[in-house]
Amino acid sequence: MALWVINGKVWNKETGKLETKHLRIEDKRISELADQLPDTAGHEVIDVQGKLLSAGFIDMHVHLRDPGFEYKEDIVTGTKAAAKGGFTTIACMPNTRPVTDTPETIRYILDKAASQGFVKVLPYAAITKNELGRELTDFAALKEAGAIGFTDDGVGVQNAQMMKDAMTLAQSLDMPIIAHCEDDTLVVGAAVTDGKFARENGLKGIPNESEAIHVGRDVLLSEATGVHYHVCHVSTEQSVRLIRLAKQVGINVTAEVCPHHLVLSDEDIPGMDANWKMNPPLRSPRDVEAVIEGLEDGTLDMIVTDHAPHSAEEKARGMQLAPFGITGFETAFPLLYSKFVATGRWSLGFLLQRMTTDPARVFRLESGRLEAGAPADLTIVDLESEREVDPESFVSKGKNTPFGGWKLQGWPVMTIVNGEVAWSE
Ligand SMILES: NC(=O)N[C@@H](CC(=O)O)C(=O)O
Ligand SMILES: [Zn+2]
Ligand SMILES: [Zn+2]
Repeated sequence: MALWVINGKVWNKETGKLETKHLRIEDKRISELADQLPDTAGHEVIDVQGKLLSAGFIDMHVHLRDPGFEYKEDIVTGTKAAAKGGFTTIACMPNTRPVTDTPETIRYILDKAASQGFVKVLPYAAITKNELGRELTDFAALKEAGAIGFTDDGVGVQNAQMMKDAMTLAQSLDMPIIAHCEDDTLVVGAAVTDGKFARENGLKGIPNESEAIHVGRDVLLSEATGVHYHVCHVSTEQSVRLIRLAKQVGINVTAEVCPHHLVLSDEDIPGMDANWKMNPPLRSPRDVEAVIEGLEDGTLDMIVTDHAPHSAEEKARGMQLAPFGITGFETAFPLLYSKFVATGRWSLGFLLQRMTTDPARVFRLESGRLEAGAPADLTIVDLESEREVDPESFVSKGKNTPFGGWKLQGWPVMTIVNGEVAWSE
């Protein structure tokens, strides 16, 4: 028996229009995309009634907090929140407890995700043991266990020789290095960007260079080693400029940007509220325009949420003391659809591409496309639906978002992973 998903509106790249398609799924894969309503007798049918039908969204930067910080999130709640946000594949960061720096922890994540998770989970492993920047992890063993790349996300790798050694080793294993770019000597004790909000509130600020200095260093190291180097959560004009230049001269660099850095600047921060605290911090309006343009011209390859849940108690410690990070899964698509597509700046196809085909291309994933033969990972979105963001309704344990109360349009209503409904409204 096959499953037919009928009456979906699918974006056609060539015509730039939505077209009605009917999709046949067999053995976890798409086996046919039909223009005419087929005879579905004897098959299971899901009628999506003219809603948007997209390849499942891919999020290459998320924090599931499992093992060790299950009070913030765990693999079950995190993957369910991802499914609710329309994501079918997510890549999780290693700043867990213990840090994901051994094959055992990689296997723990993969096993739990496979048995209890709602979406596909791809784990990253740490570059250095315990993310302390002192000693490289066992890259070969971690790759063997299923790690898809190496990163010390949460902190920057401070030592250039350590980063170069990591790149050389990763390159020899055909694995990417994913970098949280932050020079610690430039950010001591600051919670927000060095800008208007910091000045007005008498706070220390995190300068743009703290990020861009690492980007500049690392594209040179990538050129020297040939490794695929991927820049995390780009937030500054200077980083965009350096990545653009590096791509122009053929350096093997790719990059990502988060919804909040595309939509918010430090001038939007309403007060000393830690729901507006994340790393990198919200930058100036000029930086916001630069990352939007970087995404538009392909300097930045993809959108990721950097879903970073924390407990209400932790976030209540205030702007200076609360941990960095905001939840992202359950607002990402409607936020970007409302701010960029409904306003006419982007085509729907462009947004979908940066959330599906582009991450799949960069990380060589099988999914991310609606074609016969591709995995049956699908997202269905009601582009007309409009509602207010209610953090209390989040499936994620993390309710920490600056978007509470925002009226957004374009909510995912169903997510299908490997041909099975992972989440439905
Ligand atoms: N982005 C954040 O503000 N926080 C992340 C760490 C990170 O992505 O650097 C976290 O783990 O909470
Ligand atoms: Zn980071
Ligand atoms: Zn992160």
